[in-house]
Amino acid sequence: MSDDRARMDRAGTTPARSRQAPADNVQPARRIAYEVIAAVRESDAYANLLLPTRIQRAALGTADAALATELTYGTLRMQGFYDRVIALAANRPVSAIDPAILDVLRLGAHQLLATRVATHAAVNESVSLAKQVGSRSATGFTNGVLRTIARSSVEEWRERVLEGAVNVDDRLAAEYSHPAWIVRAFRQALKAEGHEDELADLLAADNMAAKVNMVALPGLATDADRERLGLADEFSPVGFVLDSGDPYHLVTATEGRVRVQDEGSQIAALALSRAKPIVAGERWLDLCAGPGGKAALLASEARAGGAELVANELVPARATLVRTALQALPETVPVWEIDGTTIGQTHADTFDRILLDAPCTGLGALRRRPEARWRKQPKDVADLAGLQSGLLDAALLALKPGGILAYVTCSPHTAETRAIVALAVRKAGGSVTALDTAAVVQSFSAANLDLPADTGSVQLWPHRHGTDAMFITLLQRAP
Ligand SMILES: C[S@@+](CC[C@H](N)C(=O)[O-])C[C@H]1O[C@@H](n2cnc3c(N)ncnc32)[C@H](O)[C@@H]1O
Repeated sequence: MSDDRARMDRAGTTPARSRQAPADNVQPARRIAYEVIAAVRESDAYANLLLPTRIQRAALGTADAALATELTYGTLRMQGFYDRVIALAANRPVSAIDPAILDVLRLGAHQLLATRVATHAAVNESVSLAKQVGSRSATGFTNGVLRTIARSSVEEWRERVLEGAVNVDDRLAAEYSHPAWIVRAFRQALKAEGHEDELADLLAADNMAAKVNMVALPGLATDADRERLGLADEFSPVGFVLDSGDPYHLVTATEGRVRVQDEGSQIAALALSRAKPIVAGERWLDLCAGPGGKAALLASEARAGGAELVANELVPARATLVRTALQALPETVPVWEIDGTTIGQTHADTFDRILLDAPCTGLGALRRRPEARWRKQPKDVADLAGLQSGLLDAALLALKPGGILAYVTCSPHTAETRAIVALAVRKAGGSVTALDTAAVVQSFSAANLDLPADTGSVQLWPHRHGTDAMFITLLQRAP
């Protein structure tokens, strides 16, 4: 038995006696990455919200900030794969390892298997972290496990991990570090449009950093604003890809006329605003508007065409975010705070266009929310279905005869997309029809989206379009 293995066998399972702050001799980028990863596990923190504040508080320079981001996002995304590696290297299930030490090992495994960080730096700093957050015996255990991992290449570990896979989806789940239920859901969604063979590409795309997309609000952004942005987006006629620089600095400098927004979200909002020419005086509603990204784009489109938008958001704190997002508009856009499922009773036959960007699992935005894949559960899909149906039924009642509704989710799960729409159309009994959403979206897209015809809906994909996996269906109430 090697010394490493002997130390590992003696240690690693004892829970930490105290949880002190990690050692000061750990490089700040690694320390911050560890703290965020631990906060995600311990207190359900959101890495995309917590990390920027930690980076700012520590006043990290650009290079260290980029390293902290890569370490945090990379470790959280690949956690499923690393856990399988750690279990093999430690010769025990990860459930038998002290959770704080497991986080140290995940971060160490990421450095060893996916970055150019030198082995001695990855191991030594991980051991320093372990000394701070674990029991006394944890340092030897951490050292042993990481040295075992470092002895093989990532390809060798992948082979060993995949040997243990029990079926095709489990193999994909292991290799691309997704829960198996999400792999199955993605397979089903791709199959619905004849692209099941793209599953591995989709899973791989989820593990890549998303580009920074910006929208220049039509009718409000100036030529000077646009010149500050990078290249035009491939599909959205109002979108740009930011090559470098701080996007939030640009948002402030342009007083919100330029905003950070995924290209898929831009396409979803434009599908509604550009479904047919705007008639002055039209009334539009964004039923679930928080935090307000699509509301800002819709409001500027409405304004340009002489229509009026009302935004609605149930959660007061998110309604405040909607008001902030709408500050770029010269006129005040009303923001209501009502339960959207009641809109059919309170405002029947009222709106010419409604955006229902429904609360959903967000499985289409896994690139941006690194820990979300581990936090979401199959039960969340079932829990949300009732709300999604209730909101859609109510919104259809709030449409004027002839009015158009866009049902949108940032999830491709068919139980949140096609199934919800099909049920609502069936219940509406001929008074609601699906429009050719693909034709509408293609009509304003700057490039060919290569969408399957005749499905009545549009599913965008990270691996095909470089967008979040947004689902969009346009429905029209009979005149
Ligand atoms: C997917 S998000 C909308 C994103 C938004 N359209 C944007 O682009 O920024 C769904 C929103 O619906 C809100 N919501 C949930 N239940 C609701 C309800 N019953 N009525 C109105 N809004 C609701 C959530 O608080 C959440 O802010």
